[in-house]
Amino acid sequence: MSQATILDTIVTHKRQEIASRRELVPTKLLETSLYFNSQPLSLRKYLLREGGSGLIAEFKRKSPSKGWINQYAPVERTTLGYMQAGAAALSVLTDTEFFGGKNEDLTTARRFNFCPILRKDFVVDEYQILEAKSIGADAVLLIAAVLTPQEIDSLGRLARSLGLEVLLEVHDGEELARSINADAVNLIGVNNRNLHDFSLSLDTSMALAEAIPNEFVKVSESGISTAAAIGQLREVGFRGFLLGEAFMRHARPERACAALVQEIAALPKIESVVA
Ligand SMILES: O=C(O)c1ccccc1NCC(=O)[C@H](O)[C@H](O)COP(=O)(O)O
Repeated sequence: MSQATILDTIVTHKRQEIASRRELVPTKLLETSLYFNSQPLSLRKYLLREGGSGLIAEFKRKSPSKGWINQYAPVERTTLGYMQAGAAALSVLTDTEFFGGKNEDLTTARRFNFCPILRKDFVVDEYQILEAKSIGADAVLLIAAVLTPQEIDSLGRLARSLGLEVLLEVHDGEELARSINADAVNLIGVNNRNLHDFSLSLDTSMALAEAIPNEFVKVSESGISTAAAIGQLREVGFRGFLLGEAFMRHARPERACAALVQEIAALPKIESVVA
């Protein structure tokens, strides 16, 4: 039997949270949101833009592996700064208990930005997909480690039916093989963080790159901090790079993002690899 990870703890808490949230804000109410009928932006397209950075810049106050990273960065200034710096897209953590985020962070980012926004949370229930749409997200994350293939299929199809794009996150080849589903997922992310000991290794992405079919946009997640690493990941086919801590550990995260975008611009040009 596989050992429990931090994800199991997060998901147990998440299920309780969803039950009380559903009572407070029923599905019918979510559907009355201004954002519910709006047309989302395509994360895929923004990541594949010619000459773009491919960066998904994350707003992340704290994490299970690092504790508080940046408790006081304002959402408006940081996310607007990320976008002005040249990030292709934003990721906003909406989990409160473990990451210090909230839904309002995403809605605030939505009001100030016109690039795609990934709602970063731990989705285990259809309610959260409807909620993501209602707060102004363009894409959602599904984590293979906590979902069955059937759950990925139904959650992903629901998200797609609402116009949201779906980033499926995997940690290894076994998760990838059992979860891959072109009807429910548009992008595949490889998380470089080992959830048993929180160690980080880009080798995880390097090892899985070839196994991900080219119809999916490939995203490398976690532990990335340099243009050199992004150059290597690009060479094996990654077109999206999700960075949180490397920016958020600075007092002005958006300035760290701007510096990295400049370095990425000096990397060799890339060809499209998406079918
Ligand atoms: O960041 C953590 O400690 C963490 C622990 C358990 C589950 C998820 C976790 N992080 C979520 C993420 O996927 C990252 O925030 C994202 O990939 C950015 O990572 P980084 O650039 O290393 O902050």
